[in-house]
Amino acid sequence: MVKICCIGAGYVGGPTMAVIAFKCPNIEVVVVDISVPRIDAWNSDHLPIYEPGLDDVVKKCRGKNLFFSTDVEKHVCEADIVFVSVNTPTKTQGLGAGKAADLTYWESAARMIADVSKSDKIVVEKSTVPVKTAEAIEKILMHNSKGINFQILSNPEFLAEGTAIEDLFKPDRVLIGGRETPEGAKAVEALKNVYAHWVPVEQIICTNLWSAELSKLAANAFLAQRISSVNAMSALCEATGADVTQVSYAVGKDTRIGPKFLNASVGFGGSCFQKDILNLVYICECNGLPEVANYWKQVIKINDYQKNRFVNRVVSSMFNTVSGKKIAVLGFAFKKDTGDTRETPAIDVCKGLLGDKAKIDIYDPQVSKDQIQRDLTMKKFDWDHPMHLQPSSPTSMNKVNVVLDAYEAAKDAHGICILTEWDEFKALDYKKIYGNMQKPAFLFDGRNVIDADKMREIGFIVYAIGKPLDQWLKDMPAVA
Ligand SMILES: NC(=O)C1=CN([C@@H]2O[C@H](COP(=O)(O)OP(=O)(O)OC[C@H]3O[C@@H](n4cnc5c(N)ncnc54)[C@H](O)[C@@H]3O)[C@@H](O)[C@H]2O)C=CC1
Ligand SMILES: O=C(O)[C@H]1O[C@H](OP(=O)(O)OP(=O)(O)OC[C@H]2O[C@@H](n3ccc(=O)[nH]c3=O)[C@H](O)[C@@H]2O)[C@H](O)[C@@H](O)[C@@H]1O
Repeated sequence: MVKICCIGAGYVGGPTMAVIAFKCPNIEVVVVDISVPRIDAWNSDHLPIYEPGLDDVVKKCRGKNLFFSTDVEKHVCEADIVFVSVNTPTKTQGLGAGKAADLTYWESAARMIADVSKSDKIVVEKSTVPVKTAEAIEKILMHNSKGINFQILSNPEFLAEGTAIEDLFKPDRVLIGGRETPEGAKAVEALKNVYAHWVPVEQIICTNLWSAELSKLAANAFLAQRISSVNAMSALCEATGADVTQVSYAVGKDTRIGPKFLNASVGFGGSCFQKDILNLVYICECNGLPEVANYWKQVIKINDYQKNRFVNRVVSSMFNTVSGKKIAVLGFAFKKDTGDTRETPAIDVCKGLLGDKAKIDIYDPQVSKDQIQRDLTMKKFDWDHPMHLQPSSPTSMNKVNVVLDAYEAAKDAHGICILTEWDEFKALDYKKIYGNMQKPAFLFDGRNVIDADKMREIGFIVYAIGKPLDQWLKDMPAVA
């Protein structure tokens, strides 16, 4: 029986390995992590991450050919294929701070693999890493190998949170990069055979190592660039009376452009887009390509602009101050169907509103109060000025309430900000909500989930991203 071990039981390691175990009953899969609470949760009825369909897949294989363990060394030692799916955040200190990927976790995993291995292994980069990381990993493994043969493969993951299981079951493609040597080709074939259990072989792309590593950064940069492009257009739509939904639709109908990933929003979030683009920017700078670096930097700058623009719109619409006013924040996760809040635009929007002394009541169906408090008190790293940390003042947390439903959040509020596109926000009784709010009652839709005209009929003053402005908003222009 082939044995797979995955180091890192996070958003990628957990679901990816669960699907491999589910689709390959002849393979034993062990997911290991240094975090005891995380592994305990994977072994419990309350998995550490919320992902539609995940519970089902885990329940079907856990204890059969899928295991979660903290005994990292034992399972690495026994494995034929070791996936490394540890976190690769942006460095916050030292060389490249604010841009470069922090490979500390990766390096320590590689050193541990070299230390404990007693047989040949294929080591798979699952984490998103800078191009050429495999070369560094190879050096670590080879210098400590005691005669053991390691083959490094790059097999980046393209799943999106909230649809992870769907994406893993039916990936657009699987990408495997390896050394162009007979041993490298053999390792690529071995990994290809794993995926071939359920992915059509023509969708398994095999490349050299550097192309695979760079393709992952490029894919995320292209995706984020589409969002920044449509968000940039949303500002122009508001200035001109065009409707961004109509523009996206018309543009996306061109088959060369396509309709996906053109939804204007309050800004993109998530643990990867910003980090991976910053990483790309750093790599470009290190390779003497400042023009290319600046090009990609703009994607993040527009994202920051969009979040600021939203806050400014809220404040300016409400007579240029939200001081002492209650604002209901509906949605805190970075997108629907996940409880993940990493880099969620809600953090910046809430901090912006608190900066103007608002009182905010937050409701999200999947994010806990503790998590929201951690996020809002965490110092924010300013990637553009790496020496600056922007703390949230301790007093402003007194002005934050985390509540259990949208109605409670909106009661007596002056305004509502929709920051995550949860389906339930489309189905709320807005008449009832309006009845319980201060007047004039404002509705700021950062995700374009509500029917603005219907809301106006109820009596709300409505702002929706990239939509024609009503007279009120035209009279109170926001300064971005
Ligand atoms: N979150 C996502 O949707 C996607 C993430 N990625 C990439 O996958 C990688 C992992 O991301 P996530 O799963 O979101 O991170 P995560 O933070 O959820 O999980 C990483 C796990 O690795 C563990 N870990 C760190 N060092 C370890 C070590 N030496 N030994 C054992 N365990 C160790 C941590 O305790 C943590 O549980 C990142 O490089 C990310 O860029 C790629 C595609 C999608
Ligand atoms: O490397 C990663 O981590 C992953 O990053 C993204 O996945 P994810 O961040 O989970 O979620 P997305 O669906 O891409 O959404 C990211 C952000 O963009 C926003 N978004 C997305 C699409 C859109 O049209 N408009 C928009 O504002 C979302 O609301 C969210 O805040 C990519 O979609 C995955 O392919 C990739 O594997």
